[in-house]
Amino acid sequence: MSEYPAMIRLTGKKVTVIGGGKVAERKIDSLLQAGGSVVVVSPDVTEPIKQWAKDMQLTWISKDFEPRDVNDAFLVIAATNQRDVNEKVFQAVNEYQLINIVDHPEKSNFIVPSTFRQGHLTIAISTSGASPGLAKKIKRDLANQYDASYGNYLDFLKSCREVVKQQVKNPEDRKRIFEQLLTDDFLKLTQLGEFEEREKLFMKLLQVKE
Ligand SMILES: C[C@@]1(CC(=O)O)c2cc3[nH]c(cc4nc(cc5[nH]c(cc(n2)[C@H]1CCC(=O)O)[C@@](C)(CC(=O)O)[C@@H]5CCC(=O)O)C(CC(=O)O)=C4CCC(=O)O)c(CCC(=O)O)c3CC(=O)O
Ligand SMILES: NC(=O)C1=CN([C@@H]2O[C@H](COP(=O)(O)OP(=O)(O)OC[C@H]3O[C@@H](n4cnc5c(N)ncnc54)[C@H](O)[C@@H]3O)[C@@H](O)[C@H]2O)C=CC1
Repeated sequence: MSEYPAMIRLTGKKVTVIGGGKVAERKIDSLLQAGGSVVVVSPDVTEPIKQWAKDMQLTWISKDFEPRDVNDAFLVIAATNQRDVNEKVFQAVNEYQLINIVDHPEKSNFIVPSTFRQGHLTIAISTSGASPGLAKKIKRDLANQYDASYGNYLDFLKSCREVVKQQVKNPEDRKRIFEQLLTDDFLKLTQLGEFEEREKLFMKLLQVKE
């Protein structure tokens, strides 16, 4: 059996992180980027977490964990260096809460992949906990391959897609245009910065009806 990959929307959702060390800091960074409403419960936290608290980007409650801390949280991360405390966090959540325990993948109902972003492109790599270090290495390799041009390319593809959805009603035509947008021509023109040429080529695609 393997995990079900999904992209979770966290905007405005309460996310509670227990512990404020290096691992917590890494998880919090990505939770904030996703717009989560982050609460950190930990007697001590790293400097970046302190700074986020000062900047009102998260709420830091400076104390030891208590079971009621996870009440109302949509997603919980147990990231202390105390196995028994992380176990207590697990005991405190209900079956409908998302829970990640950083030192106990088998009890977690989700794990965090290594993630790389380039505009609208998200590449997430998981080894199901077999080797998080390898997931990170593969991410770095892919980051070289999917450079900044892909951000621009995806913005272009997104706007083309809107136009096609509005203007092309025939499903066959739509399919053909979407396929042709993914041929190397459009990527190459993007990489060369030939945006006018790219637009012209798209206009041509729109006009040709089979
Ligand atoms: C199961 C999982 C649960 C979870 O945390 O969700 C988990 C568990 C554990 N990690 C451990 C160790 C390391 N973790 C990293 C790095 C990352 N770990 C991440 C995720 C995950 N780690 C989940 C599985 C992901 C998957 O495989 O798909 C990443 C991808 C995402 C993130 O954390 O944001 C992030 C890369 C971020 C990036 O890309 O930059 C490194 C490398 C480094 O730090 O440089 C090391 C040391 C090298 C090594 O061990 O490989 C230990 C052992 C601790 C010990 O020694 O006791 C455990 C506990 C255990 O295995 O029991
Ligand atoms: N999943 C992952 O990606 C990884 C997981 N790990 C595991 O993560 C654990 C934590 O690692 P680090 O962040 O490096 O540890 P750390 O020592 O930097 O931080 C531990 C944090 O836990 C807090 N804490 C301790 N007792 C607490 C309590 N009762 N209530 C609330 N907070 C409490 C401390 O204040 C501190 O902020 C490690 O013990 C290791 O097993 C380690 C590497 C990667």
